[in-house]
Amino acid sequence: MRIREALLTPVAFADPPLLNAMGVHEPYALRSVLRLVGEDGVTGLGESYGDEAFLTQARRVAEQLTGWDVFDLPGLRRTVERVVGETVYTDLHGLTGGFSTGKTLASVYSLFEVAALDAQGRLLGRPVCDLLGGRARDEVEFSAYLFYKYGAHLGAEADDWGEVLTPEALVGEARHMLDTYGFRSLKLKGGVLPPAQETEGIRALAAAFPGHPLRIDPNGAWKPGTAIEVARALDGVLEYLEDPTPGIAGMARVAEEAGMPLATNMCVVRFEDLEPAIRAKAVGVVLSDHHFWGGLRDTQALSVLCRSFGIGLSMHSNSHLGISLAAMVHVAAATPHLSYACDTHWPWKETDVIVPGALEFRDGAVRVPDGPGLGVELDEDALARAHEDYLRCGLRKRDDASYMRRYVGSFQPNTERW
Ligand SMILES: O=C([O-])C(=O)C[C@H](O)[C@@H](O)C(=O)[O-]
Ligand SMILES: [Mg+2]
Repeated sequence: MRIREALLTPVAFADPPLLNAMGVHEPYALRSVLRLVGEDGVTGLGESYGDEAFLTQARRVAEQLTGWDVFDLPGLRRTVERVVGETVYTDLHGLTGGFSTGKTLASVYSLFEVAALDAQGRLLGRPVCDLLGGRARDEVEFSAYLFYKYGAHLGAEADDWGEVLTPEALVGEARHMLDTYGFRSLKLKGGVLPPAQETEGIRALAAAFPGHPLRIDPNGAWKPGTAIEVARALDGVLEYLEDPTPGIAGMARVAEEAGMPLATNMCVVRFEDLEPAIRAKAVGVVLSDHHFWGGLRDTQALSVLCRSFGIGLSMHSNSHLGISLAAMVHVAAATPHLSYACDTHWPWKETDVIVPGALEFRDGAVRVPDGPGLGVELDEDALARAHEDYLRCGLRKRDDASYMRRYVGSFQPNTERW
């Protein structure tokens, strides 16, 4: 299948004021939607970041793809390498660790690889998970992704979730999410309140939902000594402790004292990071994310490496739409060594660009769609509306810290604050 055109559409969708170590989510989350249109009319779908710096690179690659055969993934890699060159794409939030040429190449390649696999599957009449080696599982389990949050965006009315800044409100948020989606594992995005208050939040969740695996992720907001104190306080309560402190050296110090495994999507974000992290015994779980680990096949390669070194695998999530969820479900289904329920921001959005129905949560899990390719269809009208929202909202890059300063004038990111 040769490509007639590659259409890249930036989109925006409403996002609540969710708090993290870098600030607060802006009223809209940005994404990009890719359509690879073949000469025979078959289309492959991809989804990734919507920041202008990412779009610039992805647009330059898209322009080079006329005539490219979607079964030629090495050719795609060469094109991405040629076009992106030494460029380092950065984001302002830094929630997925450092930046490098390799991570930029992996991120841009991933968008096109997913769309190519979708197109391949549609041509062959097989789901993407079959192209990745077949199903190790029929459904993929996800965790409830809990956030502290403000009740309303600046100048807007309160949203349905309301303000969540106390243990009681956190339990209420979790109950709503569990009732709606049936999740078992609960993940709290920390790094927002002083660690003692977040520890109290976890204790409240443990009391309200006995038997549910719990995690907390302060995105490196704690100093190693504080992280060790929290790890001791929550020993026997957490299934894993995610990025309590920045960097491999700091994580290794904490890991030595912590009773639970340490997980990361910040200090191991490229294949090159594995060797020093393994040597230092810094991490017990890596959170994969096909969007920056180089696509679905490299995510499987990461899984094999983790298995070889006795490291668990979980999955990271940013705000995303249905094409990304479908890709996550297919790669998770086709990856035997996946040790934990995956993260997803899914419950925090109200609109999408895909036709509803293909991806449903039951008992916290999503069944792998049976249709060809990713098994999801684009809703062209919804895509046009989401693009209109992108043009109207005026946001061109995610900047949680600047938005936070409009709530709290003196705010600085909480990295290693406590
Ligand atoms: O470390 C993580 O799990 C994340 O970075 C997930 C998301 O980016 C989340 O923190 C967010 O969007 O605020
Ligand atoms: Mg994380």
